[in-house]
Amino acid sequence: MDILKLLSRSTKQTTRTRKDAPSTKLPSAGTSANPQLFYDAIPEARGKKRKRGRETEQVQAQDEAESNVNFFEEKASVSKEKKSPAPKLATKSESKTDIVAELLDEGECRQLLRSHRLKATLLPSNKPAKVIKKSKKKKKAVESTKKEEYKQIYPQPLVAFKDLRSTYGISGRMAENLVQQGYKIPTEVQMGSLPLLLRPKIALGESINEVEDANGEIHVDLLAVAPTGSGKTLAFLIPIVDQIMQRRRASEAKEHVLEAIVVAPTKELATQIVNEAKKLSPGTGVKVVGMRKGMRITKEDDQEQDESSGDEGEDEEDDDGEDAEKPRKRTSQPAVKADIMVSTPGLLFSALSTDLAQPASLPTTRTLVLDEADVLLDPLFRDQTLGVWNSCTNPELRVTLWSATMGSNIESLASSTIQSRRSRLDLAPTSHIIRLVVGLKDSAIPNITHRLVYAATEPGKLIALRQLLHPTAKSTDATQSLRPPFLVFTQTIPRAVALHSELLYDIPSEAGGSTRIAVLHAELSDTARSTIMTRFRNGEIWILITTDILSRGVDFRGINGVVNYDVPNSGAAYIHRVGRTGRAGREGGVAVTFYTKEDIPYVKAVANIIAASEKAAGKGESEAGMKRWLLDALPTPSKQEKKKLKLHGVEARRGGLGEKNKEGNVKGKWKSQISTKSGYERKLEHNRKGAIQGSRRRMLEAEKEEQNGEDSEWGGIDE
Ligand SMILES: Nc1ncnc2c1ncn2[C@@H]1O[C@H](COP(=O)(O)OP(=O)(O)OP(=O)(O)O)[C@@H](O)[C@H]1O
Repeated sequence: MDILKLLSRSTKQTTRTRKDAPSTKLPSAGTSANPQLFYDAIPEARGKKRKRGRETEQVQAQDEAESNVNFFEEKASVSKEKKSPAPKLATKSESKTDIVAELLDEGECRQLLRSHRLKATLLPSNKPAKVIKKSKKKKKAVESTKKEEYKQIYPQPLVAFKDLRSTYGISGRMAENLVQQGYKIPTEVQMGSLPLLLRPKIALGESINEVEDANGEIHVDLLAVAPTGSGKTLAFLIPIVDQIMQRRRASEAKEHVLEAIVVAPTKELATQIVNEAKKLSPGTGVKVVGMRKGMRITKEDDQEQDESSGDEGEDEEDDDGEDAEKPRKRTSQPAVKADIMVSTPGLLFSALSTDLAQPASLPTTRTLVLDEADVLLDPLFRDQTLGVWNSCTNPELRVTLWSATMGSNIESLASSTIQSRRSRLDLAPTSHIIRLVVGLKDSAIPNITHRLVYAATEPGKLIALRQLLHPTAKSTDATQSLRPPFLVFTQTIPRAVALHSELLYDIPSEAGGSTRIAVLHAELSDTARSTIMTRFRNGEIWILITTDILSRGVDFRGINGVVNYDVPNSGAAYIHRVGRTGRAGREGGVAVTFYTKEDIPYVKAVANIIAASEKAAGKGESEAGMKRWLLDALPTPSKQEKKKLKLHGVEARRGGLGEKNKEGNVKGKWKSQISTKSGYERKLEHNRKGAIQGSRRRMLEAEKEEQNGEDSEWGGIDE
């Protein structure tokens, strides 16, 4: 079997959980009526009438949410058009005990959780996670111990946002803000996590043997794995704002105390989280700040600053000889007053460690959120993230970890860090670690179309991308073309830059020309990055070429597609990149992945993810877009190859333009260069240039010789 022939038959598939959705609908057309990805029918219980009231509520909310808006439209304007009456808000005097909890029985909880493909598991919290040994004999015994320690539980799910107020007691003000933002139906991850984080005691009921703290509360640390674009940000922000308001109410204190820290891997994501938190907190008195270079955050510094009050902006003088030797940069400005701080791990950790022998502690921080936790705990960011985590010394610290992908190694690391921190601080084991998984763990969203396209060579990819931009055949099928706005991912910064210059003039000037296309990468200044982000969000930029810097967390609501110009470095990278489209249940997003001959050894991970996503969406063998023959034909990379790929990307594209040989020359440069010209054309051009240069050189040499000859004649005249 000729593998190249087989591979050149590109695959095309459409996966959708909702059959009623029209295929031509695009994400840029507006919000989805229902942000949920999974809602399997609940079977009628035999001999028992089902309570339908709660489901009807969801359907009503869905009807209200139906609207047609344009790409990148703000959610607030949706709510303006079809604003439903605000929920009856409680007065300030209402206490937690006035709230009448409306709870489901265990059977109903099970059914609802299953129908939304939500699985909650109680992890072993007091013993270190067991490592499964490779020895065959021991394996069975260890595995059975493991099973005993992991317990599936059925906590109360959140059926409608209004229950946040009526059952889980969030403030009236925050409930109003949620209505203002147009949130009506909770997504699966919000259904599963909000009750657990807001009122664990109510949510868990009889599910676990409660270990209460002195205040009669129980604590939950959460590991949430939910699809991209499924609303994880809101799921971790609501409990934070609620917690801060509760504390304020209880202590009647008005000052801002750094109560919550959210860590995210990129500046773009951190800024986005700050904006989301700001939308949630008007009128609540909660202050959210995005960490910037040079900001001071610790109390110790604050005190130093208070002592020198009035000297703001001036360097402090220190009498202590020892201390005087240390640079005291952080004291040049006051510690920032905030309730919630959002930061990248590096920025926060260096703010905690600057000029100190060991990182400063954060005793007031009660919630630590790791967004995109798997990448934050990856070796790249691990030390900084754990450094921040270990600085949080409050005994009541609750840690929540969120991502669309989370390997078992990350889960073990998170559990052991929670446990070791507890034993280090000598804390009583009052906390439960719960893992919440939505849908199939580590899979791509089912509501988008995946295309895996064999482009054979580098120039082939450029031609294929241009075909997506300017389809020749008239077609309304979204899989034949790609309507802007869309994102294009490359493996390296030089490749992103090169692709940008290649495509710069592909958009006609009548449509905005080169202003419609931009490149964003880590080597640009912060200002340039944020300007590009704003212009893309506003719809001024249509095609944004980037690296994996934008692959995680960033929410462009109405983008129609993602192009993996270069194959992603891992299955997880594919899931996150393609998850930039199809956000909040939007239909019609397209994910196109080009691969060349060099990529064949690595493309199986992507093919498997597409197949799994399709299966989860309920596609049978006959409807399958990812064909069996392709899966069988693709080679399976070894563990070592996978590791190498994850760390360095495809070898041929390393360093941007090709692999360097021992002499430092770029080997196979042309093979991986981004250009429409074929290798043959480039060779001809090279030969032509060489011939021209050669003839110039020869002419110069001839002239020189002639001159020398003339000189020699002249030599005679000199006498
Ligand atoms: N209940 C909801 N109803 C409608 N839209 C929602 C709801 N919850 C969140 N959204 C919207 O869904 C979009 C995606 O949310 P968010 O960015 O939090 O996703 P995420 O799960 O963090 O994705 P990723 O894994 O890519 O980081 C946002 O535009 C958000 O406003």
